Formats: sequence, structure tokens, C-alpha cells
Amino acid sequence: MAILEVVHLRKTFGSVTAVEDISFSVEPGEVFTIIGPNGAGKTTTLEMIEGLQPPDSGSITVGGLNWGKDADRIKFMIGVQPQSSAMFELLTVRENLDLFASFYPDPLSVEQALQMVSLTDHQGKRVKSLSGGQRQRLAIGLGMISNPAIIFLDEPTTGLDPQARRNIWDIVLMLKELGKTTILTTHYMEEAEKLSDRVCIVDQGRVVTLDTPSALIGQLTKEREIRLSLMDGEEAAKETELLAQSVDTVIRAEREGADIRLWTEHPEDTLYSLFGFTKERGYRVDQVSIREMTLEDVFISFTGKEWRD
Ligand SMILES: Nc1ncnc2c1ncn2[C@@H]1O[C@H](COP(=O)(O)OP(=O)(O)OP(=O)(O)O)[C@@H](O)[C@H]1O
Repeated sequence: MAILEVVHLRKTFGSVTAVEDISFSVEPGEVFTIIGPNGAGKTTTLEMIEGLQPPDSGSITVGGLNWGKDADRIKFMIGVQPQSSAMFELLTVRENLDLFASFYPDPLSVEQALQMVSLTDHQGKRVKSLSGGQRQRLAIGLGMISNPAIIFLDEPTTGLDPQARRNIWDIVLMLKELGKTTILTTHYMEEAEKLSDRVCIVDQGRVVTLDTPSALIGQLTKEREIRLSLMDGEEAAKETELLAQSVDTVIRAEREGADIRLWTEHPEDTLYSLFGFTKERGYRVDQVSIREMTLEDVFISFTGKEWRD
């Protein structure tokens, strides 16, 4: 049974329709990621699920319960990573966790929470002196302190350096190992691709597609991009480009200086033909690569918008 079910959610603010029609369901233990352009309605959707905003219409079921009748029980089932403004800047990491733990009947021990978010060594530091990554880990620890079944992480890695982002990824993977359900939003495609069991792309308040990262990528055309760079300069590249354009398996080819890019559904056959030609001419190939499609290509294909990082 789904642990979270959202059916035909809609929310307007005056003349602005933030969420037009959003439906999805999440299975227990999944990492479910919502991505979308700015203003797509992600935060509004999360806030409705978290009980912070009432929807205009539609229904939300959390573990078989709904906000209208079972608000108190739902509050104990979900954990929300608070914005940093919800933390007490002058209290230490440990004191913040202690305080949040006191709100719940059966919280994790502070030691467990510290360990989960790798802050044991920093427990005596005041929040105001934490690094961005440590702050964000504390925010997740505060969201987890009630030992909820579902945790909501709204852009937990935005603005963090690559190492700090990886530390958060480790926490998400650990939550999965513990059997928790994670609802994530992110602006980093690589992160969505790596961590998510399923990805839901929303645009203009609607779900435009929803599936596993590999199924979403697999829906795209089978076209692959080959990049080839020749050591023998522009003239050699021009000739090779001309040859490439006459190869049956090549859909199109472009050249910039000594670099050639071409698109094909049959990379192996195409490379045989190209290498046959360069070998015959005695041209030396400096670099060759085949670019795989990524979630970013899926995003652009479904929303028609460039991704911003
Ligand atoms: N309280 C509000 N009052 C008026 N308009 C709002 C309010 N909250 C959100 N909106 C509008 O609703 C739309 C969706 O906003 P939302 O914050 O849900 O998008 P988002 O996908 O989370 O965007 P971002 O990636 O920029 O955080 C936007 O046009 C936004 O300006």
C-alpha cells in the first residue's frame, strides 16, 4: 500500500495558480524526488502534503490517514527538515536536538540523531558557528528526531560545496537503508539521478512525467552523441565530417575546428566507418567519446526549459 497518496491537488493564490493538478503516490521506503523549473509548484505541493497549506481541492493520504481527521497522528509520521531560521542560533547542536526531541513522545536518542547526521564531534558547537553543510545536516537531524516514517527534504543541498553535498547524499542513502521514505526536491540533476527510486517532473503545476530515472532516460530517443577530436587539424576534420555525413547511420554531424560532433542510433557501426576512414587517410584521433543521455536531457525534453544549477 502507498504510504503517501496525492490525488488531483490544486492550489491558487489570488489569480496565480501555483498547483493546477498534481497526483502521485509513494511506496514505503522509496526516495521520491520532485524536480521542476522555478515556480513549478514544488514547494506549494510539499507544504500541502506537510499540512502547512490547505489545498483548494484534491486529497492527501499519509499512511492511510488524512489531515482533516488525523492531523495529530500524521504529525508524528512525518519529519520536515526545518529552514535554518527554525533553529536556535545561540544553542548548541546538542541543545537544539534535545529541545526538538522534547516535543515528541518517542523520539530518537540525541546520540542516535547525532550519529545519523555525523555531528557527534560538533555537538557542543553553537548553530551560528556551523558551516553550511553542518547546518543542513543538523536540519535533517531535527527533521529525523521524532523518528518519522516519512521525511521531507526540500533542496537540502542547495548552495553546498561538492563534499558537503555528498555527505547529505550519504544521509539520504542511510535513511533508505533504515526503511524510511524520503520525499526530496533538488536543483541538482546528478543528485536526482543518483539518489531517487523515482523522479516526478512537474511544470506549471502539473506532473509532466514520473518514473525511475533509468526508465525516464530510456523513454528518450535512442540517439547518442559521438564526439571526436582529430590531431591533424581542421582540414582533416573537414574531410572526416564530410565522410560522416555520407555514412548511413549518421543522423547529423557538426564540426568546430578539429572537433566533430555527430548523432547516431548506432554508435558502434558509426565508429567502425569513421575509424576505417581515418586509418586509411593516416589521420590520428586524439579523443573520442559517446555521450549517454542523462536526466537533464529528460528534463529539457519534457519541459522545453534549460536546467539551472
Ligand atoms: N503565498 C503565495 N502567495 C502568492 N503566490 C504564491 C505563494 N506561494 C507560491 N506562489 C506562487 O506559486 C507559484 C509556484 O510556487 P512554488 O514556490 O510552489 O514553486 P517551486 O516549484 O517551489 O519554485 P522554486 O523552484 O523557485 O522554489 C509561483 O508562481 C509562486 O510565485
